[in-house]
Formats: sequence, structure tokens, C-alpha cells
Amino acid sequence: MQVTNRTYEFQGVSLTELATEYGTPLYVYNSEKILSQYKRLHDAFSGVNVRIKYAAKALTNQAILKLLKGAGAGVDVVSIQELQLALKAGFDKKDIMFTPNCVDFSEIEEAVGYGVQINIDNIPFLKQFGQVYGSSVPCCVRINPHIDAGGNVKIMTGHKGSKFGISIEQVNEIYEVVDEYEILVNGVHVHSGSDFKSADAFVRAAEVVYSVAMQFDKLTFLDFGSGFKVSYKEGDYVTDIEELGKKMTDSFNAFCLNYGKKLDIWFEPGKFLVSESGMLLVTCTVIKETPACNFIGVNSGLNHLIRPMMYGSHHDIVNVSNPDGDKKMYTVVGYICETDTFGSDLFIEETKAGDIIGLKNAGAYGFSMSSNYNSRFRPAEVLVHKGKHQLIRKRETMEDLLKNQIDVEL
Ligand SMILES: Cc1ncc(COP(=O)(O)O)c(C=O)c1O
Ligand SMILES: N[C@@H](CCCC[NH3+])C(=O)O
Repeated sequence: MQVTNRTYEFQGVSLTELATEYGTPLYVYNSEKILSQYKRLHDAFSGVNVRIKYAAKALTNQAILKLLKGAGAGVDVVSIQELQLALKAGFDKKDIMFTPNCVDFSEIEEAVGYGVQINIDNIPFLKQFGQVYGSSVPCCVRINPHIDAGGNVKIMTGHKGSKFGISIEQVNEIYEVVDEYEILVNGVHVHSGSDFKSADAFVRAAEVVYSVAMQFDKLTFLDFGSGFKVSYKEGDYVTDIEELGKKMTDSFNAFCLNYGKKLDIWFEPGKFLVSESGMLLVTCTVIKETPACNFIGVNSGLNHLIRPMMYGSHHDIVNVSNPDGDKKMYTVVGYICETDTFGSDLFIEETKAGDIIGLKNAGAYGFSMSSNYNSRFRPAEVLVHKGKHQLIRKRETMEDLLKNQIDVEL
């Protein structure tokens, strides 16, 4: 995003004009940022056969899926619905990885029916998979490496107490089940969390994967999940992707040499690809000066962007209508009937009712985690691509709120 000629712009398209044209609250995405992040990651791993499986959960809009497919990405999905969305966007079944957790086994069977890559994350399902498919359908196994990584406890998935993956301490059971049913294991997977505070977590998880992988002789890929950290605020630690690329390329190539075969290396980034591309535009409804602080009230809330309330996440907030205003300290809050603070004691350009306020870094887990709480409509979404803007999701209407409700006589 640039501030040019006193306006916030994506590819020369003014964000205030988008807010006027489409109304607020509005999610706006910049395709250039998504594509440049994709290229950066791909280039960092140019010394190995890298496959980037976009974690669709971060932002599932068809336009975004198509954009990433066009760039060469595959996709990681966690539900049958995400799988169907990926197929609808044009992904080939061979480029889709299905990584569910605690679903009914029938979802695995359904996914096998679609012909996508299956990732198994518990021993009972591995057994059941062996009983049903033997060696006729390949599967990947998800390992829990017992590594504490991730920005906060709610988004850590690789520690010993986590529900995800098969514990590294149960790895012998995996080998026994695989032998018993002659399961064709074609991949080993690890995903230790989101927002890693250090790239070292990747390196440590990779060592665990390499040691597990040596026991399988039909592998075609190793999947190191995600956890790439982007900057949410000035001074934030960010994953040095180029540095990580060098380190992991060396260790991966050494592993392949040892293994006796060149494998593919997979990653499943969500945030890294789409977070910084997105801005949530809202309108200031009221400036409320209290003895405690000056509130900027806005026409949105935790129903549209839950990350600050759910994880204590920081999103930089700017006054898009008044980019040159003097900065004052504000607390930005939503219109929901419970505390829905977007940011406390932030220095933001002087704001008045009616101004357009932008919450940055809202591309990942923004719209996809939104809800209709308080019976509010979810926002519209706009994609700026090749210098043009397009509506990629309509704002909801009363019809959407009522469409599955059944009118009964009482
Ligand atoms: C299995 C899996 N892969 C990939 C991701 C994407 O993570 P991130 O958005 O941090 O890149 C997640 C979410 O944490 C996940 O659960
Ligand atoms: N939803 C989380 C990311 C991880 C979710 C998937 N494992 C966030 O907003 O930071």
C-alpha cells in the first residue's frame, strides 16, 4: 500500500473512492502484494522443488483462489467445503491437500472420492485408512513435533498438549500400523503454528520430519506447513524468508541425498501470502471523549475482524480520509454489544465522524473468520487487480440473514 498525493492507494486506486463507491465496512485486497509474496517465497526456495499450497482458510474468496492458482500455487484445505471451493476455483485435484482435524472419517472417504491428497493426523484414522484402502490410496501423515512455536497459545499447533498431528512419541505406532496394512505413505507433514517468533522453529521441526521420514521408502514430498511471520506493527519480528530458504534448501538437499531420492518440499502459507494485501475500511460513526480516553467508534466490530479480541492481535489503524492530519491518541472500538476494541491508545491522524478508517493487514483471517453476530451483515469484498477494482463479494442483505430460517406458525 502507498500513500500517494495524500491518498491511500492500491495500484493507483484510491481507497477513499472505493469506500464511497462500495460503502463500508469493506474488505479491499491488493493482488500485487499477494503475487509478490508468492514470488518471494517461491524464489527463496528456488534451489529445491518447492510447491506452495495456499492455506485457503486465510481468505477463501474464489477470486483470491483463482489468483493464486494462476500464479502456480496448490491449495491446503481443512474441510470438504474448502475442498469444493478449491475445485470450483479450478484447482486440479492433484494440487489439493486435505488436512482435517477431528472430523468424521466419512469426510476422509469423501475427500478420497474427490481424488485429493489426504493428510492423516491421528492413529485411529490411520488404522481405519489402512483397513479401507490398504495400499491403494496414498496418504501423508501429520506429525506433532512437540515444539512450542506460534505467536500465542491459541495458534500453536505443534506442542505436546496440542490436538494436532500424531505425537512424535507415538511414531513407532505409526510404523506398526503402516506395516500392518501396507499403507502407502507418500508424504510427512508438520505444521507447528502461526506467527512463529523465530525461524528456528522451522529448522527444528524439519529435523523431526527428516528423522521420521527416513523410515518410509515411498515418499514423494515433505510438507513443512506454515508459521511465516509478517509484520503487524513497526519493529515486529518477521520471518527472513530468503535466509530461511537458504538454510532449509541446504538441509533438504542433504536429506534427499541421504534418502536416495529427490523429493518435493511443500509449504502451506496463509498469512504470508494474503495478510498484508488486505485492508478493512470502516467509517467513524462517533468520536466519544470520556474521562478515560477518546474513542473512535466505527461501523464494524469483532463480527468482521475478530483477531484483536480473540488473540490480542495488533492491527495498525490509519485515518484513510485524513492521511496528513496531526496524530492524536485514540482507542478504536466497534458497534457490537460487547467489548470489541480494535486497538487501544493508538496514535491516529485526527478523526471526525464520517472519516474512513483503515485497519491494515486484514487480508488473512479477517473475512474468513467473520460472523453475523448482532445480526449485522458481513462486509463486501473488493479486489484491486491490474489497476482496476472489482467487487468480489456482495454485501449481505436481510435475505441472507433469513434464508435458512424457517417461518413457523406459533
Ligand atoms: C495445517 C495448516 N496449514 C497452514 C496454515 C496457515 O498458517 P499461516 O496463516 O500462519 O501461514 C494453518 C493455520 O495455522 C494450518 O492449520
Ligand atoms: N486464525 C489465526 C491463524 C491460525 C489459524 C489456523 N491454524 C490468526 O488469525 O492468527
